[in-house]
Amino acid sequence: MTKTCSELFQGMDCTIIGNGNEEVAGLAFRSDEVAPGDMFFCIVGTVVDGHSFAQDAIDRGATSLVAERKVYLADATDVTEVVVSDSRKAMAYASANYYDNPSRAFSLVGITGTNGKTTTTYLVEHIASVAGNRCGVIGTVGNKIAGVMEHAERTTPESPDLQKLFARMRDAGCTVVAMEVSSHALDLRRTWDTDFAVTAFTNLTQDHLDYHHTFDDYFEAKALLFSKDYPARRVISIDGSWGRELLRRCTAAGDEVITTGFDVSAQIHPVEVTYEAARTKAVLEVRGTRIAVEYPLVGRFNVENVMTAFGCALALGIPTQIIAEALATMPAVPGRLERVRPAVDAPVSVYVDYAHTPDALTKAIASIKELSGGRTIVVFGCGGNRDATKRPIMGAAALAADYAVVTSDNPRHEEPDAIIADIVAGMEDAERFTVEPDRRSAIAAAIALARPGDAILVAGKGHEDYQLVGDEVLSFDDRVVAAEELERAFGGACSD
Ligand SMILES: CC(=O)N[C@H]1[C@@H](OP(=O)(O)OP(=O)(O)OC[C@H]2O[C@@H](n3ccc(=O)[nH]c3=O)[C@H](O)[C@@H]2O)O[C@H](CO)[C@@H](O)[C@@H]1O[C@H](C)C(=O)N[C@@H](C)C(=O)N[C@H](CCC(=O)O)C(=O)O
Ligand SMILES: Nc1ncnc2c1ncn2[C@@H]1O[C@H](COP(=O)(O)OP(=O)(O)OP(=O)(O)O)[C@@H](O)[C@H]1O
Ligand SMILES: N[C@H](CCC[C@H](N)C(=O)O)C(=O)O
Ligand SMILES: [Mg+2]
Repeated sequence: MTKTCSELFQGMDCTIIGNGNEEVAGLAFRSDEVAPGDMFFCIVGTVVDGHSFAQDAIDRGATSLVAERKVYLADATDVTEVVVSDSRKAMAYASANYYDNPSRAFSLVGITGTNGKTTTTYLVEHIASVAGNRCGVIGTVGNKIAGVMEHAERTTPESPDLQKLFARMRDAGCTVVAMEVSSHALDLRRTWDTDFAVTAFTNLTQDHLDYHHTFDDYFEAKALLFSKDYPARRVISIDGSWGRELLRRCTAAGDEVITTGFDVSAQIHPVEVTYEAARTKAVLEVRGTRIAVEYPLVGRFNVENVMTAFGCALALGIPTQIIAEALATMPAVPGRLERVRPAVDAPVSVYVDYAHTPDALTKAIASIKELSGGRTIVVFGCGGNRDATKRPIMGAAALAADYAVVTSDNPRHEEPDAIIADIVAGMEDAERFTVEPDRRSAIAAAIALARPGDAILVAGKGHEDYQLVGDEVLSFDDRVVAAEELERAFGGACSD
């Protein structure tokens, strides 16, 4: 059912210039995507001012404009102008309204934090499905509607795309949706006017300081998901000081909070953990009651993710016993400590992981060390046109492995050698690393260096099946390349 321009802004403080009674055919914020009858949102960006594309949008058939200042002589034309104080909030408000507030039709779980969001959304999806729900997932690896995966451009889509996706999930009968909420999304109001049933916080460590500039700003962006703008039940990991600050704020606001963490004061905490090669066994204390769980994910950080997901599931009203049963059949999360399966018997194991922050790299290396009896070799790089200050810190972190091969991640518009130089600036022990800018050659070099029993961690790109070089999107999947290089190296050793 289409709505008129005035209907979309009902209840919002704004000035409508023009008749406002025309039906809105669609919502657009990129002028080159405007179709006849659309409403175009003029957004002041970090690169350009979207108000300068108003004429272009009208030439393409936009019949209404939403802007922070009057940009078009509406009384001389049949174009309606809506003047608002914040175009991004207005875009989210109108988008939610356009699709009849779809986030109210299901229980939405929003997960934020530097690391662990994707993994936790997958855990929540699986637990909620086992509990009988039809689920949706929105995040980095893609968007899933009732088990069917679609490509995603962003971790958290812009509000018109997000509300449209919610509407499709509602129409598909989803009862639980787990979504990643990035700090960019919170800062840019992509989730404004979305109704969350549960909001969860994993952790806060260094990333995205190119965008947020300081840790405090980065935290305040994440903290928005726990503010009065997003009333919900809260799940907070209190292992870090940022989580404890969030807990203090939510408690002061009278929110219902479930705390998680290794910290024994957390409502959900482990009493005992056994890490095995392909699974983890743990006894968790859940609000005073002990419960044994076992799941096919590895690594200490996944204990944290499992506890966060456990908290979200409890907040959704799923019984403890069903949560424990569901964990036992948890499928692997693509590109997260994923073991490469070559078509030959290889005496070295290779794991692909999406660690692209200092904390994740430290933890991924520690997890591989726990799994492997031999040495650990890490292959990694850093993305171009993203937080450059994390590069030397990741370089230093990589030396927790026995050996490192520094290579390219997604160079984007930077020189690969310059990115590598930033990384290497943090690496003091020149004996324990080498540089190979070509990622395939770097993976091959690590395999050539490995001795039987060693483990190789290829970090940074996880599920990505491409490499971004300049404006090019090259086909590149660490899992495929590592399998090919293992087969090339050990092809003669094939036993079947
Ligand atoms: C840093 C960031 O998130 N930037 C987002 C922001 O861009 P911006 O403010 O720079 O916009 P701009 O390019 O100045 O343009 C201003 C306005 O003019 C419009 N425009 C621009 C040019 C034109 O020809 N016509 C036109 O209409 C644009 O659509 C925009 O509405 O607003 C744009 C849409 O309005 C987004 O597309 C853009 O995302 C960029 C592409 C991006 O790369 N974002 C990444 C960093 C991101 O969001 N990542 C997080 C994951 C982070 C995590 O891992 O935690 C994510 O959620 O995916
Ligand atoms: N709880 C955690 N704490 C620290 N590191 C983690 C945690 N969970 C996962 N990791 C590490 O971070 C990587 C990314 O995990 P995941 O994709 O779940 O996080 P994310 O928050 O969705 O990341 P992104 O911001 O890129 O979307 C993993 O491959 C692993 O190395
Ligand atoms: N969501 C993260 C992804 C980083 C992945 C890494 N491979 C890179 O390209 O830097 C970001 O936007 O910073
Ligand atoms: Mg993610």
